[in-house]
Amino acid sequence: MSQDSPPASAAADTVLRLQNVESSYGPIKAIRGVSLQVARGEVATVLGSNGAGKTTILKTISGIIDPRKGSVVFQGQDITAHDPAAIVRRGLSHVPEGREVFPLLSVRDNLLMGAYTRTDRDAVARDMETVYGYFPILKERAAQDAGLLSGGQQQMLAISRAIMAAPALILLDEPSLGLSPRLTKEIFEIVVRINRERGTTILLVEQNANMALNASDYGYVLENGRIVMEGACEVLREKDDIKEFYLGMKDEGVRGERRWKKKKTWR
Ligand SMILES: Nc1ncnc2c1ncn2[C@@H]1O[C@H](COP(=O)(O)OP(=O)(O)OP(=O)(O)O)[C@@H](O)[C@H]1O
Repeated sequence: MSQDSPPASAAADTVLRLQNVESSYGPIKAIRGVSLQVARGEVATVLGSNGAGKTTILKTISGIIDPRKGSVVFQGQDITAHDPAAIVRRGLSHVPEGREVFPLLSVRDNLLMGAYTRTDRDAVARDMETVYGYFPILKERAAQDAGLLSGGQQQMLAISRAIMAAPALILLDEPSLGLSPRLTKEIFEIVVRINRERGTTILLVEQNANMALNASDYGYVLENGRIVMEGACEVLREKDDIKEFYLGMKDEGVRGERRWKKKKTWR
């Protein structure tokens, strides 16, 4: 390789790149100049409180919302404002907030719906067994209507349906929403297994910073529609502002004196 050759293509290892993306609901700017990237094979997370713009980022990536500015590049192709169905066919699965399953279809048929773009029937059957391995309760209840599942089981089904598409990237919107701490832990453990065992790249957005930072490799902090901090999750976990404002850890000092800064500085 000559001195002038590009580095072993950084672009080839980037599954998703958002550049300066701005999306609005009428006059309300929900995200403002968001730039982020997700490397192939990693779990990345966007942390942020209620209304920070996390869901809007995912909807903009999957084509549900057209951005006012900026670009979304997936596997080297510009998919900005493309049709959501076309984006799914390119290999991107979105598990929306609120675990939307088809309530009147059986659990098994919900899973098959996830695989509707695939023609490799043997691999689909193998993936079905794999998701039943991750979530045995779905196998037990395979013939039942999905609407009869509990909230946690519907979340399992929504994630499993995404896996059935054999995507290059899964977008996960607040998998912990409305779930008990035990179920949240179980679901995050499976998310990590899916990433490690299948090599699936995952971008998850979460208010539960503790779970998200433990499950992810790289994180972004979103406030009022802007990225205010980013870094490897092991580094973010040690930042004072993250500890205080997202992990709920306050160092009270020996005489109850607060040592953490009261104002967020994002350094
Ligand atoms: N359909 C909509 N119409 C108008 N404003 C909206 C709409 N959806 C979201 N917003 C606003 O856009 C901003 C970002 O919302 P978004 O749902 O992306 O945040 P979030 O970080 O995902 O929050 P949450 O954790 O509550 O889901 C908020 O101010 C919200 O009120």
